[in-house]
This record gives sequence, C-alpha cells and structure tokens, in this order.
Amino acid sequence: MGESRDTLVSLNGIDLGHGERVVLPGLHLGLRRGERVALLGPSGAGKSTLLGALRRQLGDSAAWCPQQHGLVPQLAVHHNIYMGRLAEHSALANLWNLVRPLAGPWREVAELCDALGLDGLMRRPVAQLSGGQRQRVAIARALYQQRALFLGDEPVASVDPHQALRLLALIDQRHATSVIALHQRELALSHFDRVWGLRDGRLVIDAPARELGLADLDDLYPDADGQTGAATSRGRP
Ligand SMILES: Nc1ncnc2c1ncn2[C@@H]1O[C@H](COP(=O)(O)OP(=O)(O)OP(=O)(O)O)[C@@H](O)[C@H]1O
Repeated sequence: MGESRDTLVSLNGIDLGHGERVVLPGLHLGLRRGERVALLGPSGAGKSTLLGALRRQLGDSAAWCPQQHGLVPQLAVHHNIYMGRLAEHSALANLWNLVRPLAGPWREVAELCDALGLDGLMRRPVAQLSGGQRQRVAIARALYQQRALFLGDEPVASVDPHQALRLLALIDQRHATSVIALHQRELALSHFDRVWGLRDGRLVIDAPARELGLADLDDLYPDADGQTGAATSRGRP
C-alpha cells in the first residue's frame, strides 16, 4: 500500500479482534486525510471492531459517534451534548453546568441543536425522545467534540433517507475525513469517496466509490438462503 504524508492510519497485516478471538486477521488498509469512507458489511462482519481499532490509533483527533449512542437517558439533551467536551472543563464547571447551564456552552449547543432540528428540545430528557431524535443528539455530541476526523458506527441508521443526507452533509461540513459504518448502499456510492467492504473476516472491497456499483455491494451480504455472494476482492491486490 502506498503510504504518504496524507496517510492518517496504516494497518499492515495486523489481527483485529476481542481478547483471544480474531475477527479480522491480517488486515491491510490505509486511511488518507480528506477521504470520506463508507464502511459496509453484514451484521457481525467486524465494522465496530475496525472502528474501535481506528479510534485507538487516532486518539483525540477523532470524534466518535457510537452505535448504541451512549447517551444518559435521565439527562437533558443539552447535558448529553455538553458531555462531548466534558474533559475540557474543570470538575467544578461541569458540576455547575449540570445545575445551571453555562452561557457559552449553552449557546454553542443551541447552534448545533438548530442545525440538527433539535431546537426546542434542549431541556428535554433524552428518555423522552424518539429513536431518530436520540440519534441526532448522539451526532450533535460528536460534532460538539470539534475534532478533525469523524468516526461513526451507523450514525444514520434510524433516520429517513432525506435526513440521512442532511446529517451526513453536516458531518462533512465539520470534518474533512470520516469513516462511517452504514447499511444504505446507495448512500455509500453517492455520498462517499471510498468504500471499505467487510465479509467473512476480510476486507473484500477497498475501492473508490465511483468505481463500484450496487451489485458489488450486494455481494457483501448473504443471500436469503444464507449463501454469500460471489464477490471477489475489489480494489485489493
Ligand atoms: N466485546 C466482544 N467480545 C468478543 N467478541 C466480540 C465482542 N464484540 C464483538 N464481538 C464479535 O466480533 C465479531 C464482529 O463484531 P462487530 O460488532 O465488529 O460487527 P459489526 O459488523 O459491527 O456488526 P453489526 O452490524 O451487527 O453492528 C462478531 O462475531 C461479534 O460477535
């Protein structure tokens, strides 16, 4: 794999997994600065495992939007978004903000809520939101982190296609580089620069989105009868 100054992460034949369990053996891939990558593959293929490895490598330069949202249901939308930058403030400021929201962060969170269609909900506990609203709070919290890169584990899974596009555009406006796991194949082809496709423990697609068609992506997913498609490696030597 050609490495350059623009390579942010380079995995060269490493095994990724959990404890003793290897999920993605001998993985080779590179993430380049300024590239938007769609990460596809059937359930259990290792998308979250790969995103976890990227997070470890990228550290504080990456904003993170987890699959289970990681929100605190009892707390208001404002507090959940504010948590994105908890580590930047003193314990006292965080405690104070819980009781009486600080003016600066309140304004910043309000701007994000406006952009994400959450205006009017800032004081509402997350427990009282719809699935799509919760998803947008999770994205807002990741945007509030103000990092150079965005890593998202199915951040647009519970919104309609129109909203998914709007949310991805907001993510793009604030991050030049992103890796986003998703299941919407059309979106992967229309919105992203590159596609990584995982199947059977291997990266079987690593190619520019413009060189792929829906049939290539279909091959990632098992047929209804449980057979996997006939995908050959695309974009891999
Ligand atoms: N903490 C863990 N300990 C052990 N095995 C795990 C752990 N997390 C995931 N796995 C296993 O690793 C494999 C890949 O899981 P992973 O969550 O990365 O897949 P995924 O592609 O993100 O799936 P989904 O689309 O369902 O979220 C699965 O077989 C899963 O059972």
